[in-house]
Amino acid sequence: MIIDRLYENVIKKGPVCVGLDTRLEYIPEYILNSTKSIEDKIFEFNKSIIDATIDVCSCYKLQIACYEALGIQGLLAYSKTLKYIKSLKGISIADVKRSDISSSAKMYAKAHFEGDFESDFITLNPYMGQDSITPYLEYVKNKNKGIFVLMKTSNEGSKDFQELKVDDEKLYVKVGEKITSWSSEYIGESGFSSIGAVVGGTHFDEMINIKNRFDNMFFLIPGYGAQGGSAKDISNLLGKNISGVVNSSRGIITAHKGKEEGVNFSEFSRKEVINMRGDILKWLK
Ligand SMILES: O=c1ccn([C@@H]2O[C@H](COP(=O)(O)O)[C@@H](O)[C@H]2O)c(=O)[nH]1
Repeated sequence: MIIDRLYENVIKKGPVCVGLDTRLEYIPEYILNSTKSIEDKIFEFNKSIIDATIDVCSCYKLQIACYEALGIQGLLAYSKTLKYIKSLKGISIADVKRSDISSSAKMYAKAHFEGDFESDFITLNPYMGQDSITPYLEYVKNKNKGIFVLMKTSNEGSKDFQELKVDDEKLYVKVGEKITSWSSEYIGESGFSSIGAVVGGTHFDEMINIKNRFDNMFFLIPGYGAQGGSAKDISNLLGKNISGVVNSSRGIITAHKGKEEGVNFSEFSRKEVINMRGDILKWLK
């Protein structure tokens, strides 16, 4: 199962998930000022970061908004990057946060689990309920794919709805219970399911609460670095079983900014990943 491959990477290479939230302003001058197309500039930037980090991270998360914002060329670079990660036997998470009625969800599933935009995992918004999730489960069951469902997001406004009380429980706990019920059929040898949850690394109390309630759940944890999430706090959610991957995007892919803008720029990303991994692992001992 895909979750077993991901967990194997976590154990062998560490829990860092490199966020490829690529924007033109992050790309070094020597690439940006070349005569290449936008597609090739973005891909060259991503490829350099992937080559420099593949042996020290567990997976890559691509924020689709960054590529959509650049139009067709951005999406071509998105596709090329996903295919490149696959060619290296790396693991990709497409952060697409989809949610729709089941007939449209079926098309989203096909779009992101097959063809030009095929990825290993995608993120889903559970707000529309069970039938909006079901179409993706066929791919989890038959095509070795995985999903991360938004449970408690990293942003300040996540409290507006996710912390509302329902039957004396916060809504995100109810979502967690649903995720647990969906995930039970897809548990791999690692003991984790290919259906996991997105939990922001920015809310200390909620991370403790979630770990206490859902110890066997596997988490995609954004919020480290640029959003202020600390390794110490996040270690409570990972726990002794290291049940998750920790994403950092801007913190890793802009590590070269203000420093060396030359061909070795991605070495700064590599250093950042290694430092981040050490920072996290020291709290798990
Ligand atoms: O709760 C969430 C869910 C997703 N994200 C995404 O993760 C990255 C974070 O980027 P940084 O630069 O490390 O802040 C980005 O793609 C978000 O859309 C999140 O931050 N929080």
